[in-house]
Amino acid sequence: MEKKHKQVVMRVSNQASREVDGVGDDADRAGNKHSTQGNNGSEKKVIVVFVLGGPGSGKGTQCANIVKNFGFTHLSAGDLLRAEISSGSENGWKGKEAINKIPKIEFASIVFFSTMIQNMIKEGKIVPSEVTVKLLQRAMKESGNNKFLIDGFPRNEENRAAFEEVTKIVPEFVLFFDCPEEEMERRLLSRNQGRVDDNVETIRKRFKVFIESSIPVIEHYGSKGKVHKVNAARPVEEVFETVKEIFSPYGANVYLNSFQHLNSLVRYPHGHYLDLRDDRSFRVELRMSNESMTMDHAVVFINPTILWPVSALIPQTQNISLAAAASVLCPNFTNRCLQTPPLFVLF
Ligand SMILES: Nc1ncnc2c1ncn2[C@@H]1O[C@H](COP(=O)(O)OP(=O)(O)O)[C@@H](O)[C@H]1O
Ligand SMILES: Nc1ccn([C@@H]2O[C@H](COP(=O)(O)OP(=O)(O)O)[C@@H](O)[C@H]2O)c(=O)n1
Repeated sequence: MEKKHKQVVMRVSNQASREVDGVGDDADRAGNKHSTQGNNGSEKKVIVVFVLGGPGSGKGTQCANIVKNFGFTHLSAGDLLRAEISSGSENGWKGKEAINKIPKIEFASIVFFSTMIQNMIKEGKIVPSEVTVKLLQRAMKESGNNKFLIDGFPRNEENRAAFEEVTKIVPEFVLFFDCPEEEMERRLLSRNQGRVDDNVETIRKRFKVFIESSIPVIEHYGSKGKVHKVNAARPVEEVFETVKEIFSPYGANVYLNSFQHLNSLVRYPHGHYLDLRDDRSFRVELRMSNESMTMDHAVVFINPTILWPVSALIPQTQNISLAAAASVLCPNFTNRCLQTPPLFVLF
């Protein structure tokens, strides 16, 4: 499977899945009728940000930074389509025994769809919305999160209308990475991810499709005052400085210098960072701000009476960031802590 970025591994608990399935009716700031429900009965608004820009403008790169800093789930339409191609071919080529287990019609449609998607990507064409919207909707449900960056979508008017029609979600805003073609072409030719479409011929076709089909979508949202245009022809860090300002109202992380501060935050929860489930449990993501740490994206259950294992794992000098999203399991650690039932849960 071709992957642009190391994906954040999501742990989807039954609880989390139920939350995203629980679509409510509260209209919100973005006009959405879509929300999720926490187990304390509070409605959680679903926030969708569409991330658009030409191929190679740096959408995926910046999304990875937004995820780390603001607790969004990154859904790349292109990555989901590529994953669908590989799962289709896995289903198709696991051998005769596996093939025989798949009903004929289903098997034919799996092979048909993955071949169709593959061919369209090779040609730089836009895959029918029916496929892409279904993949996005499924990934949103499975994530357990309520804040999404939808990268590379909607690519055309059909994508846009289908998404709004099926999900009833209106995006909070559109993040548009503006970059000259020469720069995008240079970046794509040195991306080196073995993608079938990162060759001069397909890149030019993708630029054409972007101008003809995607720019009108950006203009559509622009006319509603929903577009944040970012000059993407700058170094990654500089682009991210601008992006950070745009996202600051959406749950900037809290940086803590010691575990004591974490403790006080838990006692005095801030809406964005700590999600009060009942009087004994909280759900937050605990992440090291230092990317090189192996504890990055750990799911941690902490009992205040056994705080020492946590402080042993997290050097006091490290900054710790908290965001309202679930992530990877850290099994040894959780087993150890769960020997005593947790008073609250850092999740
Ligand atoms: N601001 C930047 N300056 C230089 N190179 C960048 C920048 N942003 C991303 N890149 C590189 O350009 C390539 C394309 O970036 P990527 O994030 O995959 O773009 P997109 O998702 O828009 O297609 C990658 O190899 C990435 O490392
Ligand atoms: N909404 C989308 C997004 C991607 N795609 C397909 O996936 C390809 C790669 O998209 P991508 O977003 O991963 O990559 P970039 O072209 O932005 O680098 C596109 O050229 C389309 O063929 C699509 O059909 N519909």
